[in-house]
Amino acid sequence: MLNEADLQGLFVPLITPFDTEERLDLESYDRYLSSLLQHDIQGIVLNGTTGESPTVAWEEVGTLFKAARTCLNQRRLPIIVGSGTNSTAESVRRTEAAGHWGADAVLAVTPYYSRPSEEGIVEHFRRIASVGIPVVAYEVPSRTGVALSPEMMKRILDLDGVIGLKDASGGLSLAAELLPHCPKPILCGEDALLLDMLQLGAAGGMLASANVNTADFLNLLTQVTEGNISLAAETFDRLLPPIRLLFRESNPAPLKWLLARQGLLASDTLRCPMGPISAGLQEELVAIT
Ligand SMILES: O=C(O)C1=N[C@H](C(=O)O)C[C@H](O)C1
Repeated sequence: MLNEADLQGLFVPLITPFDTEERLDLESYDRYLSSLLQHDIQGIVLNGTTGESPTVAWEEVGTLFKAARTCLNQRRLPIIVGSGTNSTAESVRRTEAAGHWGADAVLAVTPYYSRPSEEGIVEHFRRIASVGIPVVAYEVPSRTGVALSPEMMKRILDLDGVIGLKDASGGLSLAAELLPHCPKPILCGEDALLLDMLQLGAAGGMLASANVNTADFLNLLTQVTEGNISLAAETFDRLLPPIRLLFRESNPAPLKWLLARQGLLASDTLRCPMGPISAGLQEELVAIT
């Protein structure tokens, strides 16, 4: 299982390939994952936002987990499974199941929709963490509609079993507040802020856009670790235009389109209500790839 020290570097959230009838496409999954695994990444994330967690059934996540294990073969690469929902009991049940499958950690999103109190949110994370599988807390207010204060986030990070945070809070203030005092790793989950967050002391990133240009993301992390910030800035300048396009329309629609264009997926199909990207964005993506 993953510990705090392991939660650093580049973790790549996987997309979930579908055929044109919106059924899981495991052949594409294997081809796409095999290609990603040519890179020396530190882990993969199943059933994150990029994996279309709102429309993927939990049984299907089990199928994807098995397929990923088969594709990894003997390679020991951490697998983090998104097990967080807005129901505490369901999140606990999923975390237990992910533990049985052999997940190295789970990703638990701030509970959305119900608008729980601060105490309720901390209790939600406490119960998930008490399962005994390491928990990475995932703060993404643009999707959950709930923005946690640094004080709240500290309370969650103080819980036993919570090993770190994926910060997709949309700005730098949460990381800037937490990082100077936080003994647990914080990973950037806001792709366009990666370089800034690394310079503040983030331990790495969990980034949908690292599904493409993966080698450049890994170089960037090495350059920052080695203190070569001017080179890192040059690398990031090259990464930023594709990052911006990949988030111009809702992630993971542009990413899936690009992976299909690269021949890694048979189709760019998303599950309804998500749908294809615009013709205009397709043209822009072609122009920079
Ligand atoms: O799948 C994820 O996990 C990620 N989700 C974020 C989002 O789409 O909101 C972006 C991040 O790069 C990874």
